[in-house]
Amino acid sequence: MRKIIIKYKMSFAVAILLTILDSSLQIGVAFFMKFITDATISKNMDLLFKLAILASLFFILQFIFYFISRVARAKYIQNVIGFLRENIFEQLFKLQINDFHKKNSAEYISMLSNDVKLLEESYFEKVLDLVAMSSQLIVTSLALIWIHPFVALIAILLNLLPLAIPGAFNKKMDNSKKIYSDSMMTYTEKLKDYFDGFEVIKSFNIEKELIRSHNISNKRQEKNKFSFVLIESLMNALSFSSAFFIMVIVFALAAFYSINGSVELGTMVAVIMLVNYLVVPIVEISYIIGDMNSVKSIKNKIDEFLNAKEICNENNSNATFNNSIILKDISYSFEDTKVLNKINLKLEKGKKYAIVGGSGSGKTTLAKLILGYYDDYDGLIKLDDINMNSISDFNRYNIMTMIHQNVFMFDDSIINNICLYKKYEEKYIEEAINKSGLDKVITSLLEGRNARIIDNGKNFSGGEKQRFAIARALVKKTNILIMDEATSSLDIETASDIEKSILTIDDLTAIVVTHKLNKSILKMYDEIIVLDDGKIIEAGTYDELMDKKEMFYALLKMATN
Ligand SMILES: Nc1ncnc2c1ncn2[C@@H]1O[C@H](COP(=O)(O)OP(=O)(O)OP(=O)(O)O)[C@@H](O)[C@H]1O
Repeated sequence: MRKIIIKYKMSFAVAILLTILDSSLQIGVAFFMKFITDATISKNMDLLFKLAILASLFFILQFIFYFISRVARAKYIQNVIGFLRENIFEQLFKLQINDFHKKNSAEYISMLSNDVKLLEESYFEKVLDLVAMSSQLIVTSLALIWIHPFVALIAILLNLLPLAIPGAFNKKMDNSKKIYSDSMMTYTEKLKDYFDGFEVIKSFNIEKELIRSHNISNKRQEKNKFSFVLIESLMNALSFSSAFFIMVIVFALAAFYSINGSVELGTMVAVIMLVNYLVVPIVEISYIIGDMNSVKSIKNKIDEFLNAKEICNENNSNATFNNSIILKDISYSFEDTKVLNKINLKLEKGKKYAIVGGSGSGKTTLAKLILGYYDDYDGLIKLDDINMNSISDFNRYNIMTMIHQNVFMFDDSIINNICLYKKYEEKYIEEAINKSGLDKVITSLLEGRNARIIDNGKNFSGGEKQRFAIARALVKKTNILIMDEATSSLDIETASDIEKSILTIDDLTAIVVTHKLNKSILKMYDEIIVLDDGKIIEAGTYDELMDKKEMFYALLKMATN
């Protein structure tokens, strides 16, 4: 967070300077009151007239400073909050895919919205308030010392009391604000679930249950907010009443000196006003400290996230793919469950590989490991002679592309959903559109390539979306293409046509996870890898495996019967 303040040090300095000037000017009012009272008592009309003119100029100046200081402050807040959000967002995209999925995406949404808002209100704005109030406190104390050192000393000593109050509530405020922030996060998570699952909720008639669950979560959030406000109110009430107590004592002291004639009435008026200016910042400072303490854990959480170097794979590698990918004794577990066991595999450049096996045998996990989704495996994966773990994400995704079963579509034009905001030569775009079978889809649309895709492609069928995913991968022209049930939503004929056109691309290394055991397609693969319970139990060409009459043979027989 300090980094962010430093980044905008100039705008911070300007905001602080103007805030100090604005708050210091306010004490001028006390002196005007003193001089006006003195002029009234001495019936000096001339002085009264001069003071009125001076006061008008003073108030114009104060108006200008107040306005400029507010603008400078708003500008500073706009800069730091914008920069903080950009930093969090950038850091999110430095996460590896696997690390990103360790948390519910609503947690990130909550961090970018709720937590940033809490920090804006209770940290960044409060830093400026703290400076403003402290400067007002210092200037007022100096003015009081100048007017009456003894009254000033008593007032300053008594004012230490409200300042000690936030310290007593430190831990409680921090805990309750953390609980409040967590409940806001849970609420955001639930909202995301309800909206994503809208169709399921409606079609299973579970609206009532969901509304009940929503209301419980909503009430919990409000209850946690109330608990926080309760502690905050208690702290603020203590600060406020102790300030009132101080005010009364100092007024009484000033009145005593005025009655015994050792100070003039004008001075007494100035002291009363100055004590007010002293007490307000004291109370405010104790509120501000309490408020800033309350977001300490949120601030630490964001600081930790922004500084977490180990989750970022920023090494600038420059690997290329010329020979093979080698997997040596690869084992992988999700928590305590072993999903892949001692996998040894060589995938050569330009060859086509099919990964087949029963449901849950580990096909997708193997494909994701090759893609570098997970880096916490046992064994070694090498791309040519380079350890896969030392290759940056950016470098790796320039070499390989994966097409998943579920396709995400952006709210944008068809062409932007194919090229994904990059520039490609027209002939490559045309080729990708044709090979993926998207040409028929595009020509059927009035606006062609410029037709708009809305709400994650709800105006397209599952099969059409898969064609988009294939076109995206083809236009990117990476050396390695990994497909995970990428044609599962397409009819057999279209799926076969697309798969055939991919399997005939010469230089492409294709690794295809498939359930569709189609003889004519399977014959096109250089090697079929059969997985069972996380182990490779056989591998070879279609003919070799059929001759062996083992697992692959059995799977094929089952699929064709
Ligand atoms: N993110 C995950 N967390 C925990 N377990 C997982 C995760 N992903 C997969 N698994 C488990 O790992 C095992 C292998 O899953 P995987 O998706 O690799 O199998 P698969 O052969 O591709 O299955 P299918 O053909 O049904 O898609 C399964 O038992 C699955 O439950």
